[in-house]
Amino acid sequence: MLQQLGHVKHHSLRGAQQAFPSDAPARRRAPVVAARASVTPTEPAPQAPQQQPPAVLLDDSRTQTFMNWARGPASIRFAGVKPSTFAGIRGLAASSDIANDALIVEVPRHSAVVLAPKQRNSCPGMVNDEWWKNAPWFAKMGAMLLWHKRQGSQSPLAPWIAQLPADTGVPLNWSDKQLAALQYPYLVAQVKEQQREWTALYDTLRGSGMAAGAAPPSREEFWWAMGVVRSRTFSGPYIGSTLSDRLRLAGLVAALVVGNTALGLADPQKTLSAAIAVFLFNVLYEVILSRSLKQYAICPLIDLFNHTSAAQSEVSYNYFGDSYSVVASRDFKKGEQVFITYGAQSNDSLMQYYGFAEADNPQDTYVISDVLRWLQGFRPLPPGRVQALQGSSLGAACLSNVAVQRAGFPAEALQALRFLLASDAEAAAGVSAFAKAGSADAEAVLAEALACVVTAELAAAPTTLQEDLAQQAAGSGGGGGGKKGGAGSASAAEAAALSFRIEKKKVLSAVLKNMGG
Ligand SMILES: C[S@@+](CC[C@H](N)C(=O)[O-])C[C@H]1O[C@@H](n2cnc3c(N)ncnc32)[C@H](O)[C@@H]1O
Repeated sequence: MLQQLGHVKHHSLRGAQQAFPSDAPARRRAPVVAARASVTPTEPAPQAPQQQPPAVLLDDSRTQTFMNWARGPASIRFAGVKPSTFAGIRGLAASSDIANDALIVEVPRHSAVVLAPKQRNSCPGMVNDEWWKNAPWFAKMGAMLLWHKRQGSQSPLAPWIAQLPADTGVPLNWSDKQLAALQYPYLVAQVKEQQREWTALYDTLRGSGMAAGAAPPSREEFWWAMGVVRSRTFSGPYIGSTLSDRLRLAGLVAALVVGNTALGLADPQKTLSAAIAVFLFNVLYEVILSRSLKQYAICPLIDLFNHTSAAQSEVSYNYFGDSYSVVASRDFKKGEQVFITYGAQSNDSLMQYYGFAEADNPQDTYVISDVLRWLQGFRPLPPGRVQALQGSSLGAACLSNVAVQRAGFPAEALQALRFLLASDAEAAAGVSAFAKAGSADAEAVLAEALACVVTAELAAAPTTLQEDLAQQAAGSGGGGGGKKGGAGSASAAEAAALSFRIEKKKVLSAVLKNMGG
């Protein structure tokens, strides 16, 4: 068993989706449940631990070559885990009992694909500097992956590249029919936007981004590389220099002090003070810088850990070792799957960027695209009221793309709805008067309206939760997010869409239940 790293400087890295607020434009505010008469949040019922499928050890030649590379040239330290499949999904199984706090995997930075701020063109001869300067982080890392792929067996990462999934199974590559099976307009719109963005990224690369004489990749190759990047990258604060860089700087400063003093060129006391000041400034500057700058890393072997919200283990950067590591956050029994967390993510981002939905994900939300549409079905709104909301500080946009959690609706949406449902006399006080719960009667009307909105959203789906569960139990479309037919196959997409829409409907059903419905 490897030693725990002890008191090293750890910087947690998160699944890279989290780093980009633009990936989560839905309105997410502290949720408030409107119950029938009172407005009391209800805790979701605790979930029973899920039965895990048994581990099937992977010992094909590609995996063996990869593991030999990992423990040999890549200098990856690992103990107690082996690549395995669980109901067809590859992950890491405990190959012996693992104790809480044990270091499980440690990947030196030189064996990872890393993107640091202002990193210079890392695909020489493949893309030009202008493209590199302007491309987003995931396109740069995708290009780095393709660059390594083009080196073939010459790439130091070849055995890792060879065992990457051929298809990430994300909805980006699905047909319109497969997307429709998500039964969720919000994610379909996000995926369509992503398709437009990635098409434009490809066109730019092909049109003006390649280095002179380099052949462009196909669109499929480029999308594959960016898909791999988005489903395997962790991001975290960037520390400008490694410990060895810092020691080199200290050595240089010390040599200058000693040299200047020995040659009688400067007053020793003043030179020493200046040297200390320079050194401290450098350290402080980097500490401050590290708070605002991000690094991105894909770490071979660490990228085989699957995600669960229940896990505590994260990927950390260890400054002293200049490495990335994962430490066990609980005891594991031999044969158990070892999960980590990719950070707090809803099923929307898990599905869009990783191609799966987590059952009973506590971070899950349901984004109702158009609350106003359903509210009109509850009762006609007083004339001019929507316009009044539009002209208010809240605006009517707070009722578009409303992210509802199991615990209820966001406070802003509740405020807008109270205003819309109020009598003319009450509404004359303006929107700001509706931030807090009103009378018991007014809150009861609000709860009824919310139930109507949620029920209408559920009814708009082509199938009910019960029908979906029955379909899943019958095995058509697979079960529990499993990937029958391999990631990327039509049946895998169908199974993923089915498990996703089940989870979405579970969120809305929980909202209704928490409201006493
Ligand atoms: C970082 S990789 C993990 C290793 C991956 N399973 C593999 O075979 O290479 C992330 C991908 O693993 C899969 N994955 C991770 N956690 C999962 C989970 N809880 N359920 C199903 N698939 C999961 C998804 O396909 C995701 O895109």
